Amino acid sequence: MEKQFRIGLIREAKIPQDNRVAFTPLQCHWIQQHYPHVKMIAQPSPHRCYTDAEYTAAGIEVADDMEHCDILLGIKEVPPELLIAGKTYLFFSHTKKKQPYNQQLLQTIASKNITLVDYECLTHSDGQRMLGFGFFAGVVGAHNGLMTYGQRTGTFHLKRVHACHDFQELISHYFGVKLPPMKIAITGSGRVTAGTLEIMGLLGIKYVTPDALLMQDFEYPVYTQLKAGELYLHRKDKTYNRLDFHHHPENYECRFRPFVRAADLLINGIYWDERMEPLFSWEDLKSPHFRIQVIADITDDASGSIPCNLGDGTIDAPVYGVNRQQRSKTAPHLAGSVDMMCVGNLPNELPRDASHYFGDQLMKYVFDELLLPKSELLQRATIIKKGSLTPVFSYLQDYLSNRQ
Ligand SMILES: NC(=O)c1ccc[n+]([C@@H]2O[C@H](COP(=O)([O-])OP(=O)(O)OC[C@H]3O[C@@H](n4cnc5c(N)ncnc54)[C@H](O)[C@@H]3O)[C@@H](O)[C@H]2O)c1
Repeated sequence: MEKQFRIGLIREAKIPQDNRVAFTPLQCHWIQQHYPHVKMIAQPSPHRCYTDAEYTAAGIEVADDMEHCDILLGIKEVPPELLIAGKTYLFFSHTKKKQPYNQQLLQTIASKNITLVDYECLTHSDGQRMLGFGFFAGVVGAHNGLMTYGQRTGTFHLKRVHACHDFQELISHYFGVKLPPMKIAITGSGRVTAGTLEIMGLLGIKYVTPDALLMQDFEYPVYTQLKAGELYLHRKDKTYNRLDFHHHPENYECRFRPFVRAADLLINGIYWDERMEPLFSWEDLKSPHFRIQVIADITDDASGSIPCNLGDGTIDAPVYGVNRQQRSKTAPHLAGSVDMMCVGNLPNELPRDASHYFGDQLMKYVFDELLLPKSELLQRATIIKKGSLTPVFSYLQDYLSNRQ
């Protein structure tokens, strides 16, 4: 008889506890049906968006003990004291950039002879990431941006995403919502932007070209999308080359400036690197011609692509104002201030759908590899194997041994 392969869904324990999970109850059920030698086990959790009872109802064992699992799947960093020695874990470790706050985590992983595969490092051969929660960050971020614009102008009302059971309920909430004429600039081209564009479609907001958004007025709400090639041009020859831009963004100038005078709402979802020129400056904010009233900064780096991102809001209080002259935080919706919607964990407002989407990607691209005795894909994403750094991640040696 084939050996049973046991996959554990661990309880999220990092504070504040995350409500997402790698596989939903129905996905676990599907796996057990299609892979009879695989058994899924969910560690009980009071915070997970799918309840223990939902796992049990789907025929999935709910058990505290994860010792007997071959592989453990989480979402966020596992608190070091909870790591089980010798196990193989998959989660977002946030260690590959030597993040100081996770140094002890990586050290514990090494000292406990653990194998760590980082979701973030699972990539297609062209370098594109396989897994991420960006799509639902885009959905929630765009919704929150519009909601804030409605609150600020008093022209329409959208309810909170987290008050909806799931995405389906959010969609039905859009029926009958009438938006005023408004011009929306959307930046980016990745998963976040795909989610943002989904909301534009669901609310019937019309696409117009970047030039049309700059030059024309409309009697109905419109948006335009600015991808990197439209936003950044080489300083010397005014061209855009994707690879060169990714390697040397400092050589490119940003072309967003005219849009600060044309758009009412900016939804920012670009990839950001410190070497890149921000979309606009504090000087632009001071100008009486600065038209943008609300910025949903989904990219969300403090003082990053959006200079007036003064740090994160929370799901409970996602919006703050920034006084355009004094560069200081204010209450939302004040004259003279721009409203900022900057939240770092947007997908947590729609955790059931975000988890489902994540599990879908995991199933499509990674699951079969987990069952192989050797997988090149997993090898490339393995930061630590049985306690030792793998060659790809050997640059983390000083971080691991405290020598930096
Ligand atoms: N606020 C939140 O809750 C939240 C959640 C998820 C993602 N995000 C952020 O949103 C941003 C976009 O995320 P995403 O999921 O759309 O990313 P993605 O990986 O799906 O897409 C990134 C896009 O940037 C391009 N890109 C890749 N490497 C690049 C480089 N070195 N320089 C310039 N461009 C590059 C890619 O071609 C792709 O089109 C990221 O900064 C991410 O951290 C925020």
